[in-house]
Parts: sequence; C-alpha cells; structure tokens
Amino acid sequence: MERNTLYPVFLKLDRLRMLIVGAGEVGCEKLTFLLKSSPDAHITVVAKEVLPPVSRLLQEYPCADVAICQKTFAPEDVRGFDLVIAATNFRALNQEVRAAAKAAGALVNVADTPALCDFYLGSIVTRGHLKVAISTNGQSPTFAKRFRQWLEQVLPEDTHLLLQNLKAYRDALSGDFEAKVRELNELTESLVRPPSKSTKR
Ligand SMILES: C[C@@]1(CC(=O)O)c2cc3[nH]c(cc4nc(cc5[nH]c(cc(n2)[C@H]1CCC(=O)O)[C@@](C)(CC(=O)O)[C@@H]5CCC(=O)O)C(CC(=O)O)=C4CCC(=O)O)c(CCC(=O)O)c3CC(=O)O
Ligand SMILES: NC(=O)C1=CN([C@@H]2O[C@H](COP(=O)(O)OP(=O)(O)OC[C@H]3O[C@@H](n4cnc5c(N)ncnc54)[C@H](O)[C@@H]3O)[C@@H](O)[C@H]2O)C=CC1
Repeated sequence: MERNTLYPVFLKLDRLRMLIVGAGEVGCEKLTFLLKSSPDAHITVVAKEVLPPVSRLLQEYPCADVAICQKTFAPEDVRGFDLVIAATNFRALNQEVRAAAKAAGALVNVADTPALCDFYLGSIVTRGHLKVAISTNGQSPTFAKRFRQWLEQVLPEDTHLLLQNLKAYRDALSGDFEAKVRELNELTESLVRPPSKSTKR
C-alpha cells in the first residue's frame, strides 16, 4: 500500500509573507481558506484580473493584510516572499512562477500540478486553539473537504473549553516535569479509554 509521507507543520502566517499569483476561482478559494484559518496572514495577490468574489471576501475581513496588485506576473514579483501559490489558468505560467519562487528560496504550491508542489494546502477544522489539518496526499481533495465537514459536525462547539481547562490545570501544576506528565496523563486518560460495556441489555 502506498503511504502518505507528507509531514504536517502549523505555520505562523503572521510572520511569513505569502504570494498568490492568480485571483480566479482557485486563487479565490485558496485565499478564502487561508483567511478563514489565519486572518492575521500577510498576503499579496498578483493577478491580471481579480474576480468579484475576491473583493467581497476582503470586505468580510476588513482588518486582513491583503495587498492586491492587478498586473501581469513578472518573475521579480516573487522577491521577498516565503511561500508562493501559483494559481493561474496557464500551466506554463504556473511553472514560470514556480521557477522564480524556487530561485528566490521560497516554498511553492502549484495549484494545477501536485508533482511541482513543495507543500499542499489542507482542509482545516478550528475550535478555539484546537486545529485539525487534513490531507489525502492529493488523492481526493473532495474527501478532505467532506471529512472536514464531518469533523465540524461531530466536534462539540465547546471543545475549546476542554482545552482552556486543561491549560489552566497545566499552568497550576507545580511538580517536576515527570510529575506533570504523569498528572496530565492521568487526568486525560478517560478521553481515550474505550467506553465501559454496560452489563444491562
Ligand atoms: C494537491 C492539492 C494542491 C493544493 O491546492 O494545495 C490540490 C490539487 C487539486 N485540487 C483539484 C480539485 C479540487 N480541489 C478541491 C478542494 C480543495 N483542494 C484542496 C487542496 C488540494 N488540492 C491539495 C491536496 C489536498 C489533499 O492532500 O487532499 C483543499 C483541501 C484546500 C484548499 O484548497 O485550501 C480544498 C478543500 C477545502 C475544504 O473545503 O476544506 C475540490 C473540491 C471542491 O472545490 O468542492 C476540487 C474539485 C473536485 C476534485 O477534483 O476532487 C485539482 C483538479 C483541478 C482540475 O481538474 O482542473 C487539483 C490538481 C490535481 O489534482 O492535479
Ligand atoms: N488546487 C486546486 O484546488 C485546484 C486547482 N485547479 C487548477 O487551478 C488553475 C486555475 O484555475 P481557475 O482559478 O479556475 O482559473 P481562472 O481563469 O478562474 O483564474 C485565473 C487567474 O489567473 C490570472 N492570470 C492569468 N494570466 C496571468 C498573468 N500573466 N499574470 C497574472 N495573472 C494572470 C487571471 O487574471 C485570473 O485571476 C487551473 O489550471 C486548474 O486546473 C482547479 C481546481 C482546483
């Protein structure tokens, strides 16, 4: 069986610079999910044409740091960016964006060519400080989306309270490292213990 060998990390997009080239349906979808998960991200969009949904999206995030540069892409546009997403409708242009970004040392996502991506975007569920990211290794983004929607339904809205309480408990512990590990593990054991079988029928 083939394996998914991707290694997920959780980026602090408030301290990185991201460029999206292309603001059509895909550029807009990427921007939507980026802002939903990381409204504090610094994002620049370079595109010849910017679809109306992008302008509507930016109205939903009046505080977002999104710069729109309506222009034809030029290789020097990638200068200074850490992460670059190539989302134009031209495969050759996306490859040109990738080449420029790689030469500048950035990590690149090429929306129409998984083989040229350094990273994939995932489906994301957020509940307060809890964040779950899902990838199917590019096999079925639709499955990733559906699994995200399922998780959004089954994870209780107040999951963040559990985390808050655990953090308060963790902060209140005063023993050495090993004692803290033991106490926190004892406290949370019931979260993973299988439910005890009822003897009644
Ligand atoms: C490899 C990857 C690279 C990347 O984009 O990062 C990639 C690639 C491609 N996507 C394509 C199509 C679709 N993508 C979506 C949706 C999403 N795609 C996302 C990620 C990824 N898409 C990365 C892998 C993720 C993983 O590992 O699973 C999500 C999770 C995150 C996000 O976009 O932010 C977001 C769901 C967010 C959510 O709702 O939670 C839908 C569904 C829909 O829109 O309803 C469709 C149409 C149906 C279908 O094809 O499945 C095509 C074909 C294009 C064509 O045929 O022209 C390619 C190119 C190819 O596969 O060759
Ligand atoms: N990764 C993913 O989730 C998905 C990827 N795709 C792929 O993504 C690609 C983009 O598709 P769409 O967004 O639907 O296309 P689109 O036609 O809606 O948008 C293309 C965007 O690229 C811009 N553009 C084109 N030439 C440019 C240039 N020289 N300089 C600057 N900007 C330029 C356009 O102005 C527009 O903003 C397609 O190749 C498609 O196969 C499609 C669906 C999902």
